[in-house]
Amino acid sequence: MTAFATPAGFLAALRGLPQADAAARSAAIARQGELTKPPGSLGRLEDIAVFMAGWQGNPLPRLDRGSAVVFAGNHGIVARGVSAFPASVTAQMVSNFEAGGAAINALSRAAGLELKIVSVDLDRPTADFTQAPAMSEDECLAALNAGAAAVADVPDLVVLGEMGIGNSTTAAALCLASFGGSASDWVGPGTGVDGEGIARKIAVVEAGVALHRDALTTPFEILRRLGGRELAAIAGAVVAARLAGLPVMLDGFICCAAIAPLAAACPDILAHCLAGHVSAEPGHRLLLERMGIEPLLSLGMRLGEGSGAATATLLVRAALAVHAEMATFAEAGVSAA
Ligand SMILES: Cc1cc2ncn([C@H]3O[C@H](COP(=O)(O)O)[C@@H](O)[C@H]3O)c2cc1C
Ligand SMILES: O=C(O)c1cccnc1
Repeated sequence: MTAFATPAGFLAALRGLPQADAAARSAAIARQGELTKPPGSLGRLEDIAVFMAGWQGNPLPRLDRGSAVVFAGNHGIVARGVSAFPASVTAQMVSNFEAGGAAINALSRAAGLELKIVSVDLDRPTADFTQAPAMSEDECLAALNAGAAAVADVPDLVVLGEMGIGNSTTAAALCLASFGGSASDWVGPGTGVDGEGIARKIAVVEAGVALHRDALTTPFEILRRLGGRELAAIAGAVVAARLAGLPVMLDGFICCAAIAPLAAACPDILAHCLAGHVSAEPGHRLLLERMGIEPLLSLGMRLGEGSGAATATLLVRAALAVHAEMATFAEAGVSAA
């Protein structure tokens, strides 16, 4: 499937985003008001049920088939010593995902999600963005379309994750290019680099953004020049999910950074997205603030893979359970206020 044939086609999709079903939302809000509880007493669980109703176009939304989709890609900047782990770990972790042994395997089982792993040209790392654009136009389009294809047959909810050694540096570059500030606002330990590693990461992010500065004029160019294949795939998945009216659960710093270029240019792209958690990677809280979205969980997680998003899916199950299963005041013969 080719959802996005050209960079202009991808950008045009951002200008014609569909909205949630207003009637289904209103019906869900009305039902929440009739359930046997003080109005608003289930807090954000109520909001999640209404959100799901709007995007599913169903006043009684379901989570029968949701998928966690983990995109993997490799990064040229790893040669600059920006990660505590070697690039070979990306492919090794993909094997671990396929064998069922990673955190995301256990968490997607626990959350009742199917798990899809999508390797995006793992054997072709992106170019070092301090020297050249990370991807050509065709490579970036191919990654966007790999993301779109991966969510094409997901019916109820898509949970996004990533695996790519070095991508916390890539993510920081995307954030700096999208929301400004200084590189040190967005760089953190990732897999656990020390102070010298942090300094190297800051230098790489600054050099990349400086090299491409004059060309970072559209979300496509930011993703292409500074991004990674798995991160462009996440961006493509988020836009394709929106065009299909499919709600999305975002993961940590890196997953959110993948859509920072889109969100900076078009904040409405976040309307069908929930932020599963705020990660311990320091840039994530700032990024969520800049994107104007409130995380569901704050558990000190800093793994990636979609692990925080899968964990937060358990809250969606809780929200949909009370929404569907509670009695109304009339049904239970309880006096309303
Ligand atoms: C064994 C292992 C499993 C992981 N699962 C996710 N990540 C996370 O760490 C990487 C980002 O950190 P950095 O930029 O420091 O390389 C990404 O692959 C991310 O998903 C992992 C990292 C490792 C080592
Ligand atoms: O928040 C994240 O996405 C994250 C943080 C550290 C390492 N990997 C992922």
